[in-house]
Amino acid sequence: MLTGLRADAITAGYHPRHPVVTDYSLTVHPGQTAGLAGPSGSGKSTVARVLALLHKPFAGTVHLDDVPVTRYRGRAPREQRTRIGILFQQPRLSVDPRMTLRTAIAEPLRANGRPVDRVDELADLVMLTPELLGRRPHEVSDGQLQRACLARALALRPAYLICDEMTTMLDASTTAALVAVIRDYQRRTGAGVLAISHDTALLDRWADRVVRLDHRATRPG
Ligand SMILES: Nc1ncnc2c1ncn2[C@@H]1O[C@H](COP(=O)(O)OP(=O)(O)OP(=O)(O)O)[C@@H](O)[C@H]1O
Repeated sequence: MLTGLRADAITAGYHPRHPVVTDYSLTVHPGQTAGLAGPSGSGKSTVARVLALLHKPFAGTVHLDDVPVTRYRGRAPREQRTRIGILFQQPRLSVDPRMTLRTAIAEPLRANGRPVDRVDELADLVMLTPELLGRRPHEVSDGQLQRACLARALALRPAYLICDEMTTMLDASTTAALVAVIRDYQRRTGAGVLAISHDTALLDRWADRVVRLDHRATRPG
């Protein structure tokens, strides 16, 4: 049962003596979109990476549907890792430039021993034409590549989706199209979404509630 993806009093960063976030809690509820705003450098991406099980916090616990997470990155159990999808700001950094979009979308299916015949359905969902699927990242626009990243993130039908500045590189119409795809997925599956953005107007439209990550508020003193 989906009960939420929850960071409980996490302290995290890149040096234990200078954590980026201290004692920070945030819950992504099933079926809802939590917005996370905050100035540059306040730790939004760090929180995203902790919740995506990509970065181990110094203290505090992440709970995935009430199960405490004890291992992160490649050590996290596959069953937990595959329940969370993540989209990053720069699609070009997250797709192997040698892969066609079709191969990139199929990657999580292959890696998890699932049939790859869903690629066309996934491409259709994000409005990528069959012709674009045969191209490599340098032959498509940022928006088209981000569509492929969204298809890839949804391939394993994650219960939670983390969108870290997903729309920063995109124009307004591509942003609206991708948000609509995510909303539709959420309606069909009851997934919980964490939407991180500098753009508070976008978050106000997209999210059910918006929390701010303020640098000062997360540091002692
Ligand atoms: N790999 C890293 N190693 C060391 N410090 C890092 C690393 N990644 C981020 N930081 C630092 O951690 C702090 C928080 O960064 P983070 O990317 O989480 O913030 P953010 O709110 O997402 O910022 P932005 O809105 O600019 O993306 C910053 O001071 C940043 O320089």
